[in-house]
Amino acid sequence: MHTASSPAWDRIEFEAQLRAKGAGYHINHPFNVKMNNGELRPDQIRTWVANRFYYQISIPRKDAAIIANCPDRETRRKWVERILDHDGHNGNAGGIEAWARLGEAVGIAPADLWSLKHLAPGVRFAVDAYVNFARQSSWQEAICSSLTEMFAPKIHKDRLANWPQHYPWINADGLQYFRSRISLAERDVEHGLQVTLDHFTSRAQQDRALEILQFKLDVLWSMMDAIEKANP
Ligand SMILES: O=C(O)c1cc(C(=O)O)c2c(n1)C(=O)C(=O)c1cc(C(=O)O)[nH]c1-2
Repeated sequence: MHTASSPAWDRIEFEAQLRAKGAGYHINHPFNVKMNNGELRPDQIRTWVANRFYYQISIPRKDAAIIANCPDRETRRKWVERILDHDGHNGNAGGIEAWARLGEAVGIAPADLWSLKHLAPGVRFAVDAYVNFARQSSWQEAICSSLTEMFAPKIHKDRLANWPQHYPWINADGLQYFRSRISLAERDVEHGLQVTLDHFTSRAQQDRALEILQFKLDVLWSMMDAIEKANP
């Protein structure tokens, strides 16, 4: 244990501490490991896709809450791109539509997906906790909570590499969402990390940033728990 007067980490060490939290990412959740190993039934894949849809449609509301709390025009100008990425703009259908196409590729009718009839209560609670955190926290803390995206490119790449062989019944066109997110996540993380490294400078603040990242890891982990339990 350290004391309140422990010296601050420099930026390189602080970033390394943030990245080390990747050990608790939902990529290591037993349900995700099964998904990645081709061990899920089609109806279990559908349960995951239908439930994760609630995360997808909530992310722009989370990002709008960050913008609402942010007095810095430069940050807002960059952050608004995230909303457009998911909601679509200028002929780009956006991430939510791409997820709906994944839904169709796994056999979920669009009306069923959009109705949220398959949404498990634990997933709703976890996602709502993330949106509420962004509403109630400073914009820097909310931005810090988005940094699980540091670990997302790997999880998307795993799906692209493994699903075609494990789940040949899923039309490969449905995987476009995962493909599109890799470069977007890398861009998002670059900005989110800059804000976090700039804002959390004392050791006490850096410890707080690690706690915030753990909260977000817990959101994603709880979603997996609830999805697994919804359709064992
Ligand atoms: O498929 C995944 O495992 C996964 C995880 C995460 C994440 O780590 O929060 C995001 C995404 N995907 C994603 O597609 C996405 O657009 C996204 C936005 C955010 C965020 O916190 O702002 N996380 C994530």
